[in-house]
Amino acid sequence: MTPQPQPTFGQRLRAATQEHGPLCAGIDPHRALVESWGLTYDLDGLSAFTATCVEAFAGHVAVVKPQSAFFEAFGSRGVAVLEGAIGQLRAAGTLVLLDAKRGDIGSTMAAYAEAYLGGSAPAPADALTVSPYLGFESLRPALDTAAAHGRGVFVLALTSNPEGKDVQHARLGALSVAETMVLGAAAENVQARAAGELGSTGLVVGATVGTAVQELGLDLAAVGGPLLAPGVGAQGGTAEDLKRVFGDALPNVLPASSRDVLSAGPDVAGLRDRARATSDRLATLLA
Ligand SMILES: O=c1ccn([C@@H]2O[C@H](COP(=O)(O)O)[C@@H](O)[C@H]2O)c(=O)[nH]1
Repeated sequence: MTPQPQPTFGQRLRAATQEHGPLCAGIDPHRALVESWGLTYDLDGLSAFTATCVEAFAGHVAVVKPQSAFFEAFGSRGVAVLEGAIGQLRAAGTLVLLDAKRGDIGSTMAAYAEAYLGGSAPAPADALTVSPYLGFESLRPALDTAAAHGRGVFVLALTSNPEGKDVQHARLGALSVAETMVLGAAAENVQARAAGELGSTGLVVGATVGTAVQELGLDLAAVGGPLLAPGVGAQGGTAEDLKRVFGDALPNVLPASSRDVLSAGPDVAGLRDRARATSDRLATLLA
């Protein structure tokens, strides 16, 4: 029997959002959130918080995005909690996008690529956020390793924080830094686009960036990959903002929300209901 090619991340993401709606639910165990759930801000509290999120989201949302920083804050035992959650979510068929924003010179980037996206990664996620500020091509090991293993990367392009524009709006000759990322991601997705599929190289464009996409003349629809839109909820971004920011690229948008959804815990059913309601509301408005 001829072996079937493994599905790409873009294909798996498209299928997941068609089944569960567009929401990417974040797991960000902020101290204030953990304590508001009646837990102690220590390893036990981190474990309980994460277990509740996994129970609420696994099999119920398209994508879960754990924020690595909150687990790294507890050292190797915190990272073990993160690895356990990644394994449980993926075993339930839920896509995991690890938000670790890795980026370094090529040879070190190769080590990051192996650590998070490679065949022998200890707890490989389905996709990883990466930082391109050492140059788009410095990401090559991550782009190639992800592609080889049916995984994805999300490249920071226009981040949701107000300071991001100092770097991202700057021009390199005729191009803004953000446009360099748009063109770089689009080039990675050429084959998928030709096949009429979603590519596996995505961008991060915050829901809070206002009119930046239009001012910089970015053609986000041409990226042909998923567009992670953090900033929905706690940072003030709304579904209406998504419409304004993304225009005709809306079908590829993956809106991300962490604190706004997590504030519905610690009850598993309450948390799941908030995630579902958020996803349903976004699906209606993005349609
Ligand atoms: O531009 C960016 C890139 C990543 N993030 C991350 O998303 C979540 C947002 O959490 P909320 O609680 O929904 O504000 C967090 O992990 C950020 O590191 C972002 O906000 N903006």
